[in-house]
Amino acid sequence: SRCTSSSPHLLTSSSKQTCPLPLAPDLDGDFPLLLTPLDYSPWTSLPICEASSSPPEIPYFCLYSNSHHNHLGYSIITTPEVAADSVQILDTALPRRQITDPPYKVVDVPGKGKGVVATRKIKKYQEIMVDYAALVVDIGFTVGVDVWRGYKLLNKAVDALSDQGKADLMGLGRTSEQARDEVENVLRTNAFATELGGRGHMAVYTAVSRINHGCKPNAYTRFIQDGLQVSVAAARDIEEGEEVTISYITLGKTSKERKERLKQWGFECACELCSAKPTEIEASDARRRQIEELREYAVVAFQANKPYQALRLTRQIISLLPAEELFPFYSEQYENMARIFYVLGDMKNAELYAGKSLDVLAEQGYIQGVTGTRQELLEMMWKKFQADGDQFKAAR
Ligand SMILES: C[S@@+](CC[C@H](N)C(=O)[O-])C[C@H]1O[C@@H](n2cnc3c(N)ncnc32)[C@H](O)[C@@H]1O
Repeated sequence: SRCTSSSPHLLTSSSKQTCPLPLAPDLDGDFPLLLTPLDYSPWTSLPICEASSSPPEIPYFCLYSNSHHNHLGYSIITTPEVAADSVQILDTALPRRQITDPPYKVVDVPGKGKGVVATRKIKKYQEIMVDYAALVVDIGFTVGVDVWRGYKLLNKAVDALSDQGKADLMGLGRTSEQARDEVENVLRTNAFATELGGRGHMAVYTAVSRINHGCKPNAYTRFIQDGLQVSVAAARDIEEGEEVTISYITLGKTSKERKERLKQWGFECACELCSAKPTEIEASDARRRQIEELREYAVVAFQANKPYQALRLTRQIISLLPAEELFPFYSEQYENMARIFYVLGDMKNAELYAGKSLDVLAEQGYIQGVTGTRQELLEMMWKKFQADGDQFKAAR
């Protein structure tokens, strides 16, 4: 278990400073032994369970709530073990991070409902927003539990938040045409997929949920603590008055693929790229197709022991990235360059590109908290290249 001793905070009552145990129901789905709030602390209401028909190893999904966490409250519908684990994850969130004087406001954006707009210039890689999941729901719950009983529990999950949390959550965009319940609509319109305790979950973050999708987004999300905390940072300089956007789907897709994928989110994309002139859309699609093809060819060339060809293709990929603003691809491609030079025995260039890859990751905030000097991180990379090479040779 990830549970270790920690200091008390809102989710850990002072009388229970040890590892939170899973509060599991009896065979009837009840909690007869939990009589007083202290018995079910750190949750602030008695857990409620609903029988589930699938998967077979999970007879019940239960609602656990704490109405104080992060002021807005936190409700999770999941298994007893995942709920207990999530308390431990939230424990490590202290001290709660907050951005004082946020550089944005929420306004109406034509064709997209509300959106987030910069109120002053935001520098590349600057953190814009930190947010916490207010409502988390196991994906299995949506298929295993009777639909109407499921809706009832979802509504109880929202009622168990703080008044502000409930107002913020139910005030979010609700644009799904498939939803038959208002909380389901909030989930369908706003939830991000995350993994908790090895199980797929949907998580709604009330502030991040106001950020619209961009096909060349100027910001990106970093999910922390198994997705219970999320931080948004600028992918490039953002000017005052500019809309802040993130990508809801994998970056680099063509207009047709974007349309398909965003259909699952239930909307027609009105981002700058999707609304551009047909000639611009076609030029962007052609570049994106070329990048995708080159990425595949480079892997094939490398695996076929043609490092010089792989090098040429990777250089071509890197030259195409700026036009499409595909910033997450840089660290990957620099690492590939390092790998190729490593295989060629050119350690000077291998070090140069491995360093570039690490620099980009560090600037983007992905290796915060990773311990080790730069030299140790480089050594780790050489070991990884060596192990990958050995594995590949063994497979051949
Ligand atoms: C997570 S919410 C974003 C905030 C939302 N606009 C609001 O008013 O709260 C997702 C919804 O916003 C709208 N949306 C987001 N990005 C969009 C885009 N690029 N084009 C059109 N609508 C968009 C869609 O209605 C989508 O279902």
